[in-house]
Amino acid sequence: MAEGAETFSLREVLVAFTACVSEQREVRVDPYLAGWKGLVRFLNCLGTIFSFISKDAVTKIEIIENYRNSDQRDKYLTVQSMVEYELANGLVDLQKRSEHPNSGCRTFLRLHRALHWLQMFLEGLRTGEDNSKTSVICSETYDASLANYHPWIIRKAAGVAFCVLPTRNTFLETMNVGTAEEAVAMLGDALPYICEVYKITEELYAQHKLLDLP
Ligand SMILES: CCCCCCCC/C=C\CCCCCCCC(=O)N[C@@H](COP(=O)(O)O)[C@H](O)/C=C/CCCCCCCCCCCCC
Repeated sequence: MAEGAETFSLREVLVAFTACVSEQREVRVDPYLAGWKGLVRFLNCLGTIFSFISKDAVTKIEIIENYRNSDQRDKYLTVQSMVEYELANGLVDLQKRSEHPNSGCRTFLRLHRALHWLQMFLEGLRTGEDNSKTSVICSETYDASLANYHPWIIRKAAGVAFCVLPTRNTFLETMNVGTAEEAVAMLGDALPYICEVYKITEELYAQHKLLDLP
């Protein structure tokens, strides 16, 4: 594990995702991005072999952060308000990437797909045997989710990177929440919130036919 692992806290990441859903069942953008930023910090601790993944995630986080820092920041408070605003103002490329290559809707969709992988990966970690291989959990869940949207070269590079992941228990112990068992318990508490964020976003995107944005 590279230097910096001590700055990662699984608790902080999970707390961010638990704060995402509002009382109106809307998905708040700021805690969603905070959750991803925490995950990227963790990814950076795993070594430079993961840099191409963290750079892409950071690029996408920054695109949405820029909307949150713009004059239109209020329109990007929740995923619901973002979708409504961008669609109503023709700010989303629906067929082909052209005038609005980095719309909030398109960019958020990429993170949303990655959240599906995360949800399955954390569940795999939570329910895995003590010394099962994180690399296997990671590649199986990646193949069942995100890989469907990635070209061959990215899938190959990701597969190579996964090989360096430590065993499940070592991985869990680097999350700075105590023993592997304590990390598992925390994952069990937090996963329903992550699933809820995923489900609400998936329904919203399906309702507006946005699940295949180019
Ligand atoms: C709670 C602690 C344990 C979990 C630790 C997980 C740490 C994961 C941190 C970040 C995950 C990165 C999310 C990557 C977002 C990828 C978005 C995407 O799909 N981008 C592609 C499409 O974008 P456009 O071209 O359409 O703009 C892009 O082509 C991708 C490029 C990079 C490769 C992405 C591979 C993703 C593999 C995800 C597994 C991460 C491995 C983590 C190991 C624990």
